[in-house]
Amino acid sequence: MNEPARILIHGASGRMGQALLRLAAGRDDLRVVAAVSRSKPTQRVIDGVPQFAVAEAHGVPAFDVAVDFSLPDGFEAVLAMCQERGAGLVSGTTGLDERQQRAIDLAGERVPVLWAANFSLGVAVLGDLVQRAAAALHGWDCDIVESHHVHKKDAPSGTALALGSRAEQGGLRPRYASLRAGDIVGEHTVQLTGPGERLELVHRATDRDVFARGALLAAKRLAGRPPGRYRVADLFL
Ligand SMILES: NC(=O)C1=CN([C@@H]2O[C@H](COP(=O)(O)OP(=O)(O)OC[C@H]3O[C@@H](n4cnc5c(N)ncnc54)[C@H](OP(=O)(O)O)[C@@H]3O)[C@@H](O)[C@H]2O)C=CC1
Ligand SMILES: O=C(O)C1=N[C@H](C(=O)O)C[C@H](O)C1
Repeated sequence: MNEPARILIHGASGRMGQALLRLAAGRDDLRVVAAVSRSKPTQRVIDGVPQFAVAEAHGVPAFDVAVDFSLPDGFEAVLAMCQERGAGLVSGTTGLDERQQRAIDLAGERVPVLWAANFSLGVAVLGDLVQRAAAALHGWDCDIVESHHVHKKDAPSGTALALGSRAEQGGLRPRYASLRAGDIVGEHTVQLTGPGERLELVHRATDRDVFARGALLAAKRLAGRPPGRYRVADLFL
């Protein structure tokens, strides 16, 4: 697609939403046409971007891809809107339940959808390393420790669960521990413990822009694709 992809940001007033709006403003290949939050906006237009409350979202202009970083109770509405509008969805909202994950599978029959628990390149690579290590370390203990800022609502984090699923694919059963402290952006340690030795695989995000940049790149690459449920690896690696 040579024209800038038209983007809707869902969860625009949040930590991730604000990072997405700031970074999208610096890109020529994307144009943010709407910013949607749960609460009624105090200003109708900010930096040229029209603002909407969820209740007013039927009035948003045409868009190619919605980028959603909100909360699970807002997820179904944005998924439905994308299907009604024939638009794609990039979502990083964590804490979704199995029914919501199945809804993503169904939506993928109609529109292009990418949901990922983590949009950093390092975590995409870490997933492969965890699966490989788990497959080689038969019978070892596998513990996943994640640390995040005090405002985070879900635990274990989506990334911890995704890394755990990779460990299970490698043959180990993971246990989880969660810490909430200060303003930690996001840290994940996969600890593999055997008799007399221990292997630790660690990822630390120090700036949430890394997630926002990944999600915007995914939105650009998803725009104009055929329906389907895409993974980060399909678009990044
Ligand atoms: N996949 C990844 O790489 C990453 C995922 N995340 C995930 O992204 C999500 C957002 O994180 P963060 O920005 O820190 O959270 P915030 O709490 O800062 O922001 C949440 C945003 O969602 C909006 N919102 C809340 N409920 C609803 C609803 N029912 N309908 C529509 N909008 C709603 C809020 O609007 P209002 O302010 O009006 O309430 C706000 O704009 C979380 O699930 C987090 O785990 C975070 C970082 C990276
Ligand atoms: O809420 C966050 O902040 C983050 N959430 C994601 C998760 O649940 O894994 C990704 C990242 O760690 C930051």
